[in-house]
Amino acid sequence: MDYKEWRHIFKLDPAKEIAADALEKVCESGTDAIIIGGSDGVTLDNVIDLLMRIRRYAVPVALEVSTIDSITPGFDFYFIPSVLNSTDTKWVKDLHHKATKEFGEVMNWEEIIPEGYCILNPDCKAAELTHAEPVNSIDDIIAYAQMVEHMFKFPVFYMEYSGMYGEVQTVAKVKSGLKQTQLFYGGGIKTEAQAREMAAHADTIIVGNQVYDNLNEALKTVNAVK
Ligand SMILES: CC(C)=CCC/C(C)=C/CC/C(C)=C/CC/C(C)=C/CC/C(C)=C/CC/C(C)=C/CC/C(C)=C/COP(=O)(O)OP(=O)(O)O
Ligand SMILES: O=P(O)(O)OC[C@@H](O)CO
Ligand SMILES: [Mg+2]
Repeated sequence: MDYKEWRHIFKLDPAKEIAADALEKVCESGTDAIIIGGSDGVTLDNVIDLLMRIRRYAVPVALEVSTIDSITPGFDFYFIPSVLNSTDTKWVKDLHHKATKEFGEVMNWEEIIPEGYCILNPDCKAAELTHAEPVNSIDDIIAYAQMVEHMFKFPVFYMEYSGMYGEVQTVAKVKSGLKQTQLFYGGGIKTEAQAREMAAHADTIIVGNQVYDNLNEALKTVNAVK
């Protein structure tokens, strides 16, 4: 149940439809966990609806918080992105301050996992939403990862290539500089071979869109960490 042991995660978008039989296959795929998250169209209703459907299965489920209004009890963990290459402090710490003020009394800090996010696909929706500035060199990414580990001391550094398959050598270099902080890799994984390639370096891989684009191929990505 400890997220530190998770090697493979499916990220489900509450704004997208998923049929009951497809959801069953995802939940019983052998993945370590499911994250509910997305960058637009996330509402309290669609988050609760998906959470309730997933809770019929034994798989752990976490919320990756993207709006304050969609925070609800009932998850095993809450992943809280802080977008380090955002040029707007709203996405780095302001919403976090507002949410902590609002939920402070009921927050169980053991369940709240800060993620140092580095958005590496400049064309993805999350980059547009958070006004992320392009990160042009490996040294810049490594510097963010080192800040997360040694200055912010967040437990997770997330290389977010959402929608685009990233640079495996870059992931390897970032990983080689991390000791405590867990490296999440997400973006563009469509095949078992790609999942295996990234899982050889990242501590945890996240598969999102392929669940909706080609479920059978998505399910095979679980084999990469077995
Ligand atoms: C009992 C109870 C209710 C307890 C709750 C305790 C709790 C969780 C309190 C909240 C604590 C807190 C500090 C919350 C932070 C609030 C917040 C809104 C922070 C901002 C987070 C943030 C930076 C969001 C930006 C968007 C982002 C980076 C989303 C990540 C997901 C992502 C990239 C998905 C991929 O996008 P997708 O939509 O799939 O894109 P495509 O369609 O192109 O595929
Ligand atoms: O949807 P994909 O491209 O698989 O990316 C997964 C995840 O990192 C998105 O937040
Ligand atoms: Mg998506």
